[in-house]
Amino acid sequence: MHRIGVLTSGGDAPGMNASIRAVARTALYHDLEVVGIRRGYEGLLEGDFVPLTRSSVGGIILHGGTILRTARCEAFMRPGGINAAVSKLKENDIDALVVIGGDGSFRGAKELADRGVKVVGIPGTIDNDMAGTDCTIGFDTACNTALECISKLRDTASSHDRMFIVEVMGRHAGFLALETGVACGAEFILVPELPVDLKAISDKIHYAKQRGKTHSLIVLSEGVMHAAELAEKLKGRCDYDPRIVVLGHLQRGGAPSCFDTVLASRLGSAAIDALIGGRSGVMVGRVKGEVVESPIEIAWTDKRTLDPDMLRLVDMLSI
Ligand SMILES: Nc1ncnc2c1ncn2[C@@H]1O[C@H](COP(=O)(O)OP(=O)(O)O)[C@@H](O)[C@H]1O
Ligand SMILES: O=P(O)(O)OC[C@H]1O[C@](O)(COP(=O)(O)O)[C@@H](O)[C@@H]1O
Ligand SMILES: [Mg+2]
Repeated sequence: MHRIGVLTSGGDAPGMNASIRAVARTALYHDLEVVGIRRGYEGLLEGDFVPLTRSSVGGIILHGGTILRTARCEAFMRPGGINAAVSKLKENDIDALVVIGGDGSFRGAKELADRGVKVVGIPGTIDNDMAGTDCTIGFDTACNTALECISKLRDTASSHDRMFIVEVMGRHAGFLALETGVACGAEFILVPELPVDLKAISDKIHYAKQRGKTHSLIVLSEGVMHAAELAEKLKGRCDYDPRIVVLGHLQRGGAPSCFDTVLASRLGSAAIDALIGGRSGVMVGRVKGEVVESPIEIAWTDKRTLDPDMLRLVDMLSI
């Protein structure tokens, strides 16, 4: 093995650049050549490659986004596309590939591994919806970004005696909503994993008002419904005229937190260690503080569940 490719795929996540840097620098340290593949699987199919050197990954460690850019690639979802990607790697003498991305990107990586390509996955998504790691790269930063925004909303909510419904990302998973909801002291956190009980929400808001609480905050995961829809459903059921805020792609940007930068650096380096050690079809992750390797498919075959203690905490602390 002398030439390694690295790409970022799916939604960008803060920390991806730190991860690219760690992959490149660790590989270069071991005298391996590194090729950056732009725009994920799309760029792989098009041969959109750029050599990565010690200096070309300099100064990026604390930058949000991804210098390699990213994409969602329809063509790669079909066997023809995957086979074409295998040929492209061979034609360009790329002996192994590091895929930085979420569960979808890992499914693609597994397809390549099944066709004999040496592949290692690094979990990078703000959704934290992957097993094999306690935290995906970008999750911590996205939570902090959401928290910063919600803290501003709290000021105006309390000044105006208002209810705010804040919609956060997370696709089909409620991890982002639960973490930020607990951190901002939301009255309610609505996640796709649990049914929505409109009566319980309106009753709780009603009793809170009776006890003198003058504002209310609901953190809603996008996988449940749109904030506007929830606001419509709650109108007439409670004594507020709810205001809605959709945080959207704001949560994906910005400089990575210290936690994400360290995580990305450790996992980037571990991915190269795995390849040098002859392992393929694996993902690297951080479990209970330790860097571990697992079969890549664990990311979606094992189901992550929301921590019931966190859910209880929301109920208990928001009385
Ligand atoms: N089942 C699959 N087989 C092959 N490639 C896939 C598969 N699922 C996703 N991909 C590839 O990975 C890309 C990113 O996946 P996506 O789910 O959008 O983001 P993420 O990797 O962040 O979860 C897709 O656009 C597609 O190119
Ligand atoms: O940027 P897009 O294509 O609108 O995608 C939005 C989705 O991407 C995410 O931000 C990240 O998801 P992935 O990591 O799976 O790509 C989701 O939370 C959100 O639902
Ligand atoms: Mg995903």
